[in-house]
Amino acid sequence: MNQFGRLFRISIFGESHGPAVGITIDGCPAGLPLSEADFEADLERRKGGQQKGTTPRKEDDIPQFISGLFNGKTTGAPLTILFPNNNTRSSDYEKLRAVPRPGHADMVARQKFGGHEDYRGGGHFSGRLTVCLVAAGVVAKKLLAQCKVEARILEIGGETDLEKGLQKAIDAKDSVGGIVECSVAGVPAGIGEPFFDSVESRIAHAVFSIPAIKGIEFGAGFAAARMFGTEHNDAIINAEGATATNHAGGIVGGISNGNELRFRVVVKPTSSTPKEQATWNLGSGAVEPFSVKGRHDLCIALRVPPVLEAVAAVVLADLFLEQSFIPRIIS
Ligand SMILES: Cc1cc2nc3c(=O)[nH]c(=O)nc-3n(C[C@H](O)[C@H](O)[C@H](O)COP(=O)(O)O)c2cc1C
Ligand SMILES: C=C(O[C@@H]1CC(C(=O)O)=C[C@@H](OP(=O)(O)O)[C@H]1O)C(=O)O
Repeated sequence: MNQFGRLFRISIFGESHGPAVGITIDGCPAGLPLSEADFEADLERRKGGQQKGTTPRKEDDIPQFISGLFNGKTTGAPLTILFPNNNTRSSDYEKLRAVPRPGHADMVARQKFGGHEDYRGGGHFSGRLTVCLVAAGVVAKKLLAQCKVEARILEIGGETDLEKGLQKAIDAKDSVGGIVECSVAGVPAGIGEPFFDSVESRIAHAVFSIPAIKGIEFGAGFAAARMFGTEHNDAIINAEGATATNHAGGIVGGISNGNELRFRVVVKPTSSTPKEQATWNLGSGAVEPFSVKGRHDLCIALRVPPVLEAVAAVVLADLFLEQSFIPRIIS
């Protein structure tokens, strides 16, 4: 459903053009100091409308703390944070109602929810809800004080020169995808479980909740298929298990090995591209050309780094709590 996690359990709600989007974090330890200022940097990094290639829709994204915070500290009760939607332009979506956008969730939402779904701005499927993931990530990062979680864009439109990649989209009046890498330093050895709760499984589960993510690889990833075993193996060089290389991306047998966690994700090109495309028109009952008019990200990857960091932090906070690496009350 719309929940994720065991002990640090998040549940997201809201729609892109509804009154607000929000998140409830259940299981956050009591006594964690938290203020609006803690959220500013990451929320700012995720915001649209600040750099070329991102949606011109600007929202304040000021967190409203509804529950679970008292005298500047978490109480141990569910922490609910709201982000009002103040800059919707739903008229764009009235015209689109008859023409489900290929690559967006319009058609599957209709099939699953029988037309009752809020279709405005992609409704509950919208990337708008990633503001909530970022908020949860801020809380999780505070719990992971020993870790450094960092994500950066490696490629846009197949180019390591990011501006060149974005320009490709602008010139083609189309959208482009990208590759974003996340690393987490400071994760001790021993986190995760051998099979279903491997660190890879838990991270991948959370990562695929980010709209537009289509792939993930850990460490050497797909390149491992083209390496010899002796090339790929990370030679163990001391009694603590330190290794000379990190092709495993910090995870062996589903368990963290003390190295930096490292993974990369594929962000697809935005489905709502300005270029003309064709789709099934539900009104006329025929395939017809159409183009999306609206305020869309030309390249979603530009906005993904803080979201990727957030989901990584949420997963690790959950795993750290399972291992009792984080106390239930912070004094
Ligand atoms: C931060 C962020 C911003 C996004 N902005 C847009 C957008 O402006 N237009 C669009 O069509 N899709 C956008 N998306 C992607 C859609 O929400 C996503 O493609 C859609 O929900 C279908 O899900 P899927 O791509 O995971 O299959 C965005 C995603 C993220 C994470
Ligand atoms: C609002 C945000 O991103 C939105 C994500 C999105 C989508 O289809 O995912 C489509 C656009 O929404 P709208 O058409 O309503 O302007 C983006 O602006 C945000 O990230 O805060």
